[in-house]
Amino acid sequence: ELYTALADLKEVLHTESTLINSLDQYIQAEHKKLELLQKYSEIYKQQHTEASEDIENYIANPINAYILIKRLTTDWQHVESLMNMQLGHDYLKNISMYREYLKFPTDEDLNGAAVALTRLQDTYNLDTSALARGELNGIKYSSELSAADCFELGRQSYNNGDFYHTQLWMREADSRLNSETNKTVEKSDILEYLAFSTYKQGNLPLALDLTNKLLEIFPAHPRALGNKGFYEEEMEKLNELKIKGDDESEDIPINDEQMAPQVQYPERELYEQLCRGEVTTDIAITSKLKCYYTNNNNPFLLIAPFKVEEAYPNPKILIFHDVMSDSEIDTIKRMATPRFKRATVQNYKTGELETAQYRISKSAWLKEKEHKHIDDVCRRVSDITGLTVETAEELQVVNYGIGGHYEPHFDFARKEETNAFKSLGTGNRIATVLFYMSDVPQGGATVFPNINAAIWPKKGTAAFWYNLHPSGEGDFNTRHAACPVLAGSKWVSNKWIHEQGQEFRRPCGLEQAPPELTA
Ligand SMILES: O=C(O)CCC(=O)C(=O)O
Ligand SMILES: [Fe+2]
Repeated sequence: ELYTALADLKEVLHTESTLINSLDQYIQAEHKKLELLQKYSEIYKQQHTEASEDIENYIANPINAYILIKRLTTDWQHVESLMNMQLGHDYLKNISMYREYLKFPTDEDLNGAAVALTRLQDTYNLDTSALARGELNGIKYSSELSAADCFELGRQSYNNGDFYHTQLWMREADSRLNSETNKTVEKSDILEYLAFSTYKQGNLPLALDLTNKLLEIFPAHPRALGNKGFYEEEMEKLNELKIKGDDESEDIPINDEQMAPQVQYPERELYEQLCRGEVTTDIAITSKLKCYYTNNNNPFLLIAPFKVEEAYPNPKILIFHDVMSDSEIDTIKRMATPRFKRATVQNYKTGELETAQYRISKSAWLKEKEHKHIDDVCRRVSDITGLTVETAEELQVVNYGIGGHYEPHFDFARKEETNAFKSLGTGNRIATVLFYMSDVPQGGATVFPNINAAIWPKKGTAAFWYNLHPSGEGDFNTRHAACPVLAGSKWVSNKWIHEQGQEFRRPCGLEQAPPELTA
């Protein structure tokens, strides 16, 4: 699962350079072999021409007779064995050896990367052609996609049963193919996928039209012939219904090919708008927010107080600036990278940890005692929040890869999730401190869809909020999500603070408002 974190993709580049070397060496070896064969061929031609000039005399000479026979026996065997030499084998053997210790992406990675691209396309309303030109939101980042690259994206979508994106990418493949001089894919292959996905999306006449185009190229294409018959029958049925004057036939959905996939739930729409920055916190709310310095009544912090920015009033979300240094960040990244595992989520019923499409990132846990920098950071969490970190979870380090994201969720356990955090025995996650360990050039905001709030990552800052009301009840307005990363690599770390031990730091009760972090 290399696609889930950018840290792992670096190793894939190393694998690629090894492969390029092997390929070059193999090509050189093949060249040498062909040069040798070329030499043999020239010698043969020269001697043959000589013989042909005076055949009678040539073969009458016993030496010539001997040479001719030798040429076509031992010498020729040499030629044949050269022709038969499978140089590729040795190089392939080397490559399969590399597979044991170099990182190779799998088909699953390819599918994951394709799904991630289509997710970005949806979340950020990206135009398919612009994406194919290597542009993200108007900024050109990467090389262009060939018709074959687009075709592969369509094929991956097709295999996932996602016919909407199959159509988009097959169309793009077709339009790219038209301007390619060295064609990278067959038009008929594109048409086949395009026709079937168009049918699946409910546009029968267009599906038939595309199948007819395919038959113009390959009149005997067996699947196309079968499908044509099927589509025509279906069309006839539709027409009969229409003739009968059946009103319902008018409602048969013929989807516009550009129609977006069904919005699964309204929260999703809002989540995506927040990610795109189209929806922002109401000005009536933001105008009352302040920035200030605080030492949290901690005498040790008098000299270097924290810079605090209020991001939202209720639930109170605070942003602390410059609370993690570059060298601390380097240490944390370095220690986490070799331990990265695909991030898991807790199964709501069983309490078991499992991977899910809605959370795509790699994460690792670091203990305070492992390095002074980690200890310092955890102590700072206590200074920032005024809460004890004795009962907190270890520091969770997260790296998001291409399109990496975490859909809307709560950090705290709901009442029905009786198994969550049981083994820790320190109660629920009372508060979250989320450190941003990188800037993110595009995308990757942390958004709160219930309250229209968004926090944009800034290296060295940390966001802090209480997940629980003072009563211990979960605050449902803390529901939040990590938007897909559109460009760059996003690094964060979470420190989840638990209830136990906070009794005198944040007294519980039914009415009390959260203690203010005093200015
Ligand atoms: O990465 C982010 O912006 C948020 C991460 C998050 O919510 C989590 O890990 O629980
Ligand atoms: Fe979270």
